[in-house]
Amino acid sequence: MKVTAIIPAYNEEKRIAKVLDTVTQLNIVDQIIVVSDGSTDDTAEIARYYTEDVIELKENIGKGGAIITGLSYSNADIVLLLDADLIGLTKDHVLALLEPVIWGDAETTVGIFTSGRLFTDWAQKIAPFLSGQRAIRSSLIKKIEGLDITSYGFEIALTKYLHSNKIPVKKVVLCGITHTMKEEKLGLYRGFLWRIKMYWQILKAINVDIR
Ligand SMILES: O=c1ccn([C@@H]2O[C@H](COP(=O)(O)OP(=O)(O)O)[C@@H](O)[C@H]2O)c(=O)[nH]1
Ligand SMILES: O=C(O)[C@@H](COP(=O)(O)O)O[C@H]1O[C@H](CO)[C@@H](O)[C@H](O)[C@H]1O
Repeated sequence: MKVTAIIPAYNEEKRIAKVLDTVTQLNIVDQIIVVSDGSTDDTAEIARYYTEDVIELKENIGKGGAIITGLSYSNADIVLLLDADLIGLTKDHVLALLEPVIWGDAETTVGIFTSGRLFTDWAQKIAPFLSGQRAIRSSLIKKIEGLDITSYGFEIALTKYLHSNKIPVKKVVLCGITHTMKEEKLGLYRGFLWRIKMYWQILKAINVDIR
């Protein structure tokens, strides 16, 4: 079974290498596609040290669009979705996400942070369906229409589709992992504004007609 990892990345030059260091160590992952979503920093240059499949979007189109663009370059059976700003990602985390789908125990998995940092653990306990760490059968994600325009609403729209089609999502606990929060990346003020934008996109996705 072929596995493609898709990593959407917007200005992640300081963080993406850590994620790629781990993913490139796994033989089970056949292809790594990094989609630099209109980054204005060296995200794409750094990603190119690790993989030849780096797509550079000229403009920032949002997370959902970046993932769906990456998907169009993959002919894998299984897609692994990872954020570019993870801290503490290990090979075991990636295997835990992938194995249930590879073995046919689940069509899709979602990774839930625990014992990482209080705030991110707590956020994922309250809203596990927002997590960006996932594995999913390619045939399943490719048939869902409308995900490309969801931006940060990608996970909600995907969750909505899976729920309405009665496709169970297997939760996988990822121990000792966290991510860099927006306020840490952008500073308190800009980070907060970016967070509001994210929540707005999430809210919009709740009402989007996904089929
Ligand atoms: O317009 C955007 C916003 C985010 N991302 C990427 O999507 C992932 C999750 O975004 P972010 O880290 O901002 O979300 P958080 O994990 O803080 O909620 C990261 O790899 C981002 O670089 C993207 O490709 N385009
Ligand atoms: O957990 C959350 O509330 C958000 C925000 O994380 P931060 O507040 O920046 O740590 O993070 C998730 O939600 C986004 C929207 O669904 C996803 O795109 C991210 O992958 C996920 O980490």
